[in-house]
Order: sequence, then C-alpha cells, then structure tokens
Amino acid sequence: MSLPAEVPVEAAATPVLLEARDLTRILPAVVPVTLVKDVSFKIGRSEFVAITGPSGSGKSSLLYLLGLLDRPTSGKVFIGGARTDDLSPAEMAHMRLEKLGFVFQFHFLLPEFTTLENVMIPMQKLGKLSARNQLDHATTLLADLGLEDFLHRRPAQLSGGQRQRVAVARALANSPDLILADEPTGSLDSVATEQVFDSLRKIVDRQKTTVVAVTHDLELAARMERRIHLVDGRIDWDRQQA
Ligand SMILES: Nc1ncnc2c1ncn2[C@@H]1O[C@H](COP(=O)(O)OP(=O)(O)OP(=O)(O)O)[C@@H](O)[C@H]1O
Repeated sequence: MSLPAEVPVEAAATPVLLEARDLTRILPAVVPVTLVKDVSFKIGRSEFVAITGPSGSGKSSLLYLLGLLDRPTSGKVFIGGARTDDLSPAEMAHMRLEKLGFVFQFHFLLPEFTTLENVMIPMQKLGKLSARNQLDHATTLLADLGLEDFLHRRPAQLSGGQRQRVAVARALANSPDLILADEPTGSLDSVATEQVFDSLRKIVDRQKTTVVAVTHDLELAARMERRIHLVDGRIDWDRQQA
C-alpha cells in the first residue's frame, strides 16, 4: 500500500534532535541527477529510525546529508536545533567528531591497530579525555557490546560480526547524540546481524542515543520504532511502528 507523499508523523514525544528541512541534492552534470528531493522530517532524541526504499532511491545520499558528509543543493539540516548550513568545512568536521557517530556496511577499522586502539582514536582526535580515561571508556564500551575478550586483537583476528560491533563501539566513542548507520548489517550473516542490531537497540534504550539506519532488511526495519520510506529521492511515507 502506498500512502500520499510526506505523511506527517505524530509530534515527536521527545525533543527534536535532527531536522531535515526541504532537503534537495542535485548533482550538477550535463543532465543533472536528483539524489534527494524536498525531504523534510523531525527526529526526536532516542528514536530508532529505519530509512528504507528501493535501490537507488537516495537512502545513502540522504544519510550523507544528515551526517554533514555532503551539503544539500537547497534546504537545511538542523542538529540539536542548530543550523548546519553556515558551518565551515572544519566546523562540520568538528561537529561530526563531537556529535555524530557513523557505522557503514564495511567496518573501516584500521587494520594495524587493536580493537581498543581503534575505539580510542576518535577520543584522541577530540582530545577531551585523559589517556587513562580514554582507555577506561573504550574498555567499558567494548565490554557493553560483549567484546571484553577481544580488546587486544586486530581486526583480521575478529569475525565479521565482532568487527562490526567494534565499529559500533568506535561510533559511540565520543558519546554522540546521533548514530547514522548505512546498511550496518549488510555484509553480515543472520547471527551477526542479530548481534549488531542488539547493540544498536541497547544504545537507544540505555544511552538514549538516536539511531538512524539505512537498511534493505525489512524484518529489521519493522523492529525499529519508525520507518521513513523513500522512492526516487522523495519521502513516500513516514510512519511510527508498534
Ligand atoms: N556520484 C554519482 N554520480 C551519478 N549518480 C549518482 C552518484 N551518486 C549516486 N548517484 C545516483 O543517485 C541515486 C541515489 O543513490 P543512493 O546511493 O543514495 O541510493 P540508495 O537508495 O542508497 O541505493 P542502494 O540501496 O542501492 O545503496 C542512484 O540512482 C544513484 O545511481
């Protein structure tokens, strides 16, 4: 069943953390390519939101705009009520480091570093914690995700699911308000998918972090509280789920 475009969801019960306002992204070319068109929504704190849609519908492009990895052609992204369109590239990078965490389909862990070191890297970059506290925080995050026995292993010595959970821990390193995940379970088997999904669920429930995840897995999408469905770069529908 297809609902009319941009069905409004109920007013968010929690304060708005992320707002997309009339986002459009067009790639300039001889024949311009529209990746995202007139997308608007508000996402509250500690919401767990799936972005779904057919291949090529603009899911990743939208996530890059929300994550300040790309700039819209028109429209704005607000994070914590603050506009982001007037930020310099350096300010955008700082906001990504401080407020956002990213999980991609492939883990992008640094192969020469251990699990602990990979999780500590974003903390070192932000420079807010002492070395001792970085170590303690990374150890706690990894233990929370069931990885306490793998702290000193390198990525090649871990399973796919373990690697992806390390990537989730790394995304949490600087206690972000928002985790953006692009097909976080896309390269995993069903057991590892379940483990990674549980990790994300824990983050939402325990730490009240907002998670927005692009997924092709409709069974997983059905287990998130809200689903935004894209078709041809536009919101086809946006629904709260039981
Ligand atoms: N650099 C680019 N140049 C030309 N077209 C592009 C570029 N990047 C994306 N596109 C096109 O924009 C559209 C949206 O791409 P996007 O990757 O956001 O879709 P998606 O929904 O994430 O797809 P998938 O589910 O297959 O990953 C697609 O038609 C894609 O081919």
